[in-house]
Amino acid sequence: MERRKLYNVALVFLLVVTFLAIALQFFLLERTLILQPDNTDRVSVIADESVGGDSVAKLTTEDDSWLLECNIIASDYNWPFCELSISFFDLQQEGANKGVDLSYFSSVHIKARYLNKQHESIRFQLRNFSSKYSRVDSQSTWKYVGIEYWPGSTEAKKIPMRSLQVATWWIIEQKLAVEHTVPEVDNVMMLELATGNNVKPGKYVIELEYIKFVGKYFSNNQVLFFLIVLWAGSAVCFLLFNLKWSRQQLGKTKKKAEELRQLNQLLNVKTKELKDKAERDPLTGALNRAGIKKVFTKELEVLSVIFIDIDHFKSINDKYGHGVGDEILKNFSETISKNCRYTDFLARWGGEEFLLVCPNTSLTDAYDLAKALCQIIREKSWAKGIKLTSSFGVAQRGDESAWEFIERADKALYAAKARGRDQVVVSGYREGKITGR
Ligand SMILES: Nc1nc2c(ncn2[C@@H]2O[C@H](COP(=O)(O)OP(=O)(O)OP(=O)(O)O)[C@@H](O)[C@H]2O)c(=O)[nH]1
Repeated sequence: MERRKLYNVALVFLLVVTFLAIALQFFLLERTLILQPDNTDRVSVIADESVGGDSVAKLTTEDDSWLLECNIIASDYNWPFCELSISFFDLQQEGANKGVDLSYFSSVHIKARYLNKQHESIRFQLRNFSSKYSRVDSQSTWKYVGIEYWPGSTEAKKIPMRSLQVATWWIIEQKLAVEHTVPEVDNVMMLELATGNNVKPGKYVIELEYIKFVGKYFSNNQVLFFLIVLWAGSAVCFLLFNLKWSRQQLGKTKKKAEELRQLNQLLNVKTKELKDKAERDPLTGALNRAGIKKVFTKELEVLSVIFIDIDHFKSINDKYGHGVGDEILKNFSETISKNCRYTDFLARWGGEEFLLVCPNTSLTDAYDLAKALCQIIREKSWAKGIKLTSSFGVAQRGDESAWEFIERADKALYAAKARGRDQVVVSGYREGKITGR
């Protein structure tokens, strides 16, 4: 799939998941825990007689409700009460300190009322166990988290879980460390519904239909955490994917750059070859006229040239054929090149005529070089044992054009031919006048 399309699909997917998660969190995914006679067994009743008082209580079940009948009797015990309690723990089982986690619930709905009284309060409390401050064998160490409320109408009372408080008397009694005084309901061992704190002596009947805890499957923080992880994880995936893609692109670019570099190199070679072809004589490899031209454009204070022409070359061609003639021309060019300086330039001027251009060379030095070359050519044994001689015309550039200068050297060469060949003739030049040698 195309990269941009993939990003768009991923973005749409993330947005859909986000909206779905938020919608589910706020409008669906509610969970409840209902405690009522037909689904709750471990219900018991106690009164203050268990702690030295005289009050008595009785529990019956009628028309799907619990009826707590209570006779509060004044005694030496200061806090008389009757209480219905539902246990969530089982002391016989392993892990007797395991209750229920009610921290997921945001509210509790209690449908309870006094049948024979109007303005009496009810205490609702959860007993949370924590190994930090509780002991299994002492229920008085189980944290009291609750609220006292007035049932009022016959409707169920909705109590937000966050309004439950830890009983102050219990904190004082337990000498609880400050860090443990916050309400906790993550391990509730017991739930209690009892008469109010200031209940007066008399008979009370409390009808309890149900206690319903309502909450979300996931807390808002959990959903937020999930969304953060989802987006952050996607961002990391996106970055990694992008990094991999960039590396691939870089690899491709490098490969292309290398191909271009090689192509460029090839083109340079070809260009050089073409330039060489344009500027060099194909038979001897010496420069041609076009090739030697640029040497004359350089600003040189001292410049000399030597015209060289093989003597009676026609007769070699006639006698041995053009193939041998060509071979001798090649060999002749090589011999001149080998015996001059590497800074000198050799050009084939035409036929069997060569021009040796010597930068920074005085007329005397050029003359000496021409003499030496003349001797080398004469003494060398050429193909088929042929003996060669050659004629030289030497000139040093004066205040004149390149053409005039070359022509002077050419004339000197013809003078050498005219004087009997196999010799060097220098073209003298003084203040615009040509002087022979
Ligand atoms: N084999 C061969 N011969 C060439 C080439 N270019 C020119 N020649 C021959 O060189 C000869 C030059 O002859 P001429 O100009 O009469 O000069 P020459 O015989 O050397 O006599 P002088 O220069 O007067 O000593 C001609 O026969 C040309 O055909 C070449 O590339 N290959």
